[in-house]
Amino acid sequence: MIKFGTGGWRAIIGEDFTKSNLQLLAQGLANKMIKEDANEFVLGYDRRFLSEKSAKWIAEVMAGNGIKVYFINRIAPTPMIMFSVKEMNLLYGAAITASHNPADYNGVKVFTEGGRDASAEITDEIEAEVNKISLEDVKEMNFDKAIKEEKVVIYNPFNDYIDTIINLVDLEAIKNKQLRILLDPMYGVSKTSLQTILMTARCEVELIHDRHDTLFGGRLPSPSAETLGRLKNDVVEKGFDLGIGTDGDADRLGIIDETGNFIHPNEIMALLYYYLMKYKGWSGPVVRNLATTHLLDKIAEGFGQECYEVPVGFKHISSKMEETDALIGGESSGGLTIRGHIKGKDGVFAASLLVEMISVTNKHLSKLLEEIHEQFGMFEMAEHGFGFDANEKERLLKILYTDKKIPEFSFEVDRVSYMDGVKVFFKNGGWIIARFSGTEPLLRVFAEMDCIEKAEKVCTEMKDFLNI
Ligand SMILES: O=P(O)(O)OC[C@H]1O[C@H](O)[C@H](O)[C@@H](O)[C@@H]1O
Repeated sequence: MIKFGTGGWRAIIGEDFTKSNLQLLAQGLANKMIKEDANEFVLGYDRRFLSEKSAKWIAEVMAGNGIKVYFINRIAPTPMIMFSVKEMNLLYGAAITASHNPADYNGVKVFTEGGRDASAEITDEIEAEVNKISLEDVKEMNFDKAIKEEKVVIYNPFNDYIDTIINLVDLEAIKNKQLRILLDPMYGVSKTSLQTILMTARCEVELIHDRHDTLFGGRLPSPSAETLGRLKNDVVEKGFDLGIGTDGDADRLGIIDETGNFIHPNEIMALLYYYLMKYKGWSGPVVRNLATTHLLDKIAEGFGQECYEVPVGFKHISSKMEETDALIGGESSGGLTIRGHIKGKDGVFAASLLVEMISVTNKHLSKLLEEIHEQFGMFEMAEHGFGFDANEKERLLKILYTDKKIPEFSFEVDRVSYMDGVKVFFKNGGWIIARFSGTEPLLRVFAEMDCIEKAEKVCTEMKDFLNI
């Protein structure tokens, strides 16, 4: 059974992530592409267990269907693959990755025109094509034969991708600062790109967690205050100016400032939006998902701009950015992009822009954040994830969506939205959301208030009410 979630199709290796399912997915996608006269495809893979082999299995099916595959035959950041779709003017591309999921997962992210995440309509159509076929319908051509017949062409977008980012950031400003940066690719794929960009900008770069470990050192390859503990320690102990962590496929990032503080993706978004408008003189709206800080709304308002709210999933961010010509779009989970770059999230680019920001403003992140909070107020977010089994999910679905019940909160409720999960807006400007993750078997409960105690309080009220 192939079911796409918030960011691609992800499944446990050996359970649903199997050669047969990959072949079915590829054949379903090929059938859709053939109907649309799309006969070229770019394909890359991350560092997970079975990723390279899976990419070859998919390439074999595409080639068997007469679709020419540009095959990136080295580990690649997801944004680099999205960039290739855009640069080559292709209609489709894919990455073999399960992004930030645990090590026993792998998956496929499908990209469409302009290098963006496939929309829900497109992934629904792929699922529908897959449902019509069985393994007997799969056409394949052996990988080596496909290479000989030039149905599979080895492709290396590395230089173009790096050069594009280098041209987008103010390299000269960074060169003057000679920053010392510690990189934590979390055993994933950002090392070569980020290291090359930062070293071209004359930064001194050191690395941790860069060897190939398909178990990700026993941790989730998702940058957070908990998972970036070593980065935090080393930045302080060895006196780095900045620590940069990226997730398994390098589309998301987490930052440690010079004092060892974890800079939440919410703050990264706020910092960059503020920087681009105040220091670079750019202008435009901002797009965030509904579980991302409302500080962005305040900053937008302060600059006479709009902030748009969309459901979780970068595909929604990209569409809204396009529709509103937004300057920046992003999510509290750590992904963002800006106008003019690819339409998907890019941790490599976001990190480079952040380094530019520190260099141009000549201010440390903590100082810039202070500036923002003084002007726009305090926003603090509490984040929790709760596991459940199938029965438990039914029970929670009934309370939240069928009976539409919410707890008796300590703060007065303004309104409730069901755009994605259940989001309660409080009269004091705070909010809480409870939604089922589309990438992991978790109920995510996030709340934002003007202080963390209040945010935690409403999360506890939701937790107690749901009995989780
Ligand atoms: O909360 P979830 O549904 O698990 O999604 C969390 C994140 O997962 C992936 O990385 C998606 O690409 C993001 O768009 C999303 O924000």
